[in-house]
Amino acid sequence: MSSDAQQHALEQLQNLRREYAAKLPSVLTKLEHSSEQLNAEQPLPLELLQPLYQELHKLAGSAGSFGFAELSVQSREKEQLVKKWLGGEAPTTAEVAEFVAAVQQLRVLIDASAPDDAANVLVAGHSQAVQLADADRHLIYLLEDDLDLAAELQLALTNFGYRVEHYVTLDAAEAAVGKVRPDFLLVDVMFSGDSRTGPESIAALQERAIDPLSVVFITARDDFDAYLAAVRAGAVGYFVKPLDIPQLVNCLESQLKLAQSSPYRILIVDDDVLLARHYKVVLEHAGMRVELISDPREVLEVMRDFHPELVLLDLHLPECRGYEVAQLIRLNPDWLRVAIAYLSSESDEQVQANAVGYGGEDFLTKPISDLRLVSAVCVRAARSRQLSEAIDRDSLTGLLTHARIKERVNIEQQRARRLGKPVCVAMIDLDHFKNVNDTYGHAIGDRVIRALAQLLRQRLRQTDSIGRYGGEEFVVALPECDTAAAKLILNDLRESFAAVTFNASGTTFNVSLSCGLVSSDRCAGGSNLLEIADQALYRAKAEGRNRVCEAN
Ligand SMILES: Nc1nc2c(ncn2[C@@H]2O[C@H](COP(=O)(O)OP(=O)(O)OP(=O)(O)O)[C@@H](O)[C@H]2O)c(=O)[nH]1
Repeated sequence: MSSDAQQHALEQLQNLRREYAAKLPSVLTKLEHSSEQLNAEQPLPLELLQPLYQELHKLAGSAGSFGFAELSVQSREKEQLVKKWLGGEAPTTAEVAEFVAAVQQLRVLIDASAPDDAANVLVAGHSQAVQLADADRHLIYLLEDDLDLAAELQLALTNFGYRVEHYVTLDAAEAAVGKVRPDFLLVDVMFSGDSRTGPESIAALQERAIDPLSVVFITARDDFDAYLAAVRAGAVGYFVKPLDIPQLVNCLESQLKLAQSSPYRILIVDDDVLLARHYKVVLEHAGMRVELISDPREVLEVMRDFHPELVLLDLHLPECRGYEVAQLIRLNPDWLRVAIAYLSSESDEQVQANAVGYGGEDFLTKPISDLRLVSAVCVRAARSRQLSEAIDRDSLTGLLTHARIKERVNIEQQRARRLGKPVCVAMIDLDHFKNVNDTYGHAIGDRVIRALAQLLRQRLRQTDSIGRYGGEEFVVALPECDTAAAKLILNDLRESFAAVTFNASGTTFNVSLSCGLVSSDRCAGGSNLLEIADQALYRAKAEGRNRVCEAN
């Protein structure tokens, strides 16, 4: 996050804290008033104790988050006392008087807190970088003094959709880094002699860089000391020659996926609006998207529109309980994968355990520090996303499963009709793939399938959908794309894939693909685009394979 954004978030938090501090005297006046009434009557009536308990409960939860730590602790103590009285334990007159006096002392604790006290510190470093939105091709600086190997690597990586700039010396590469930062620095590391491309030089380069570079080592060494040197130079990948290009691309892709993942979507349901806004600022500062609602009646609409990955639920809400909202969410099978955690001041373990039994998975107790909030939310949202991807994604390739890509094609077809812009659907199949399996084994066959998946991901747009339709069959949907453009893209893909060289059993081989293509604007409204694309694919196979055929 830039320092401007950091400053903006800090200012937002300070404003919220000031707003909260300004409200506190009236909150305490109300509390004092409620507690003074206790003197008048014995035994204590429930209608007096209940609101008093709620006010203290809320104060204990929110004060800590706004930097009034002692006020939070003291309110919690008083809350527990009132809870005992609510449970039937009768206090003596002296105890009640002591309680009333203690409540009046709470006001002193407001002034005792320094203005804008940084009890909660904004958390840096947890932000999920959302970057590269407009970069079509990721940039690699290749530092390689063997010109033949460099040319080979440059071609192979270009085929996978990367932009590769070649440098022969570290100085030249470093000068380029100073001008445009690459996504990766791929270095053929020399371990012997006083080489300028030894691991120490790379480590020194990392020291000089403002942010660590994503360095990938290429080397002939395959021993502990060499790996250790790579770790110390901050390498994110390590590849021993001869290079397995699909594996190298796999590593680059995983790194990019980490850096590019979209922000986690968090829904907060809490009627304490100021506190919820504080959480929102903190989580947004950490790179997440946050929606707030204070009225649980809005939950269904927000679930449908916002698709949260994690719901943070207060337990005590107007009209209903947090666990009822959790159960309500769980009634919809589409939301089973959404994680639900309670974020409440409730400290009674039994109440917490019961709430967790009803739909939610977890309990976070207010007050919660910003650091803990961000880490707790990150972990839970990441788990929810992982689970969701495991359900929707094919385990070998990470592409959409058969069911999901069919669904996507339908959605895109309807969208195309609505917008009046065509969607192209392509069915892609590897040629003579049985031969690959029979000759090199199933594991190598799997590697070929993964390589095609990587290439598709690299070359197609974020808005395109890609799925593994069957064993060696893939489907892609290209929205807002006409047949001519789709044909160009797919032919380019076909050529690139045919140029990828696989290593197995000491030999190298290449695999081609065939593709059937259909555009929604060439078919009647309700046509089955997948069936038509499949017929076109059949023709591509019949006409000799390694080609793209349009539907008739
Ligand atoms: N390695 C591997 N092979 C698979 C997978 N799924 C399907 N296959 C294999 O893919 C091959 C498909 O063979 P065929 O349908 O005969 O087609 P082909 O050999 O590609 O021939 P054409 O499509 O006519 O060019 C079979 O050998 C399957 O076992 C998989 O997940 N991994």
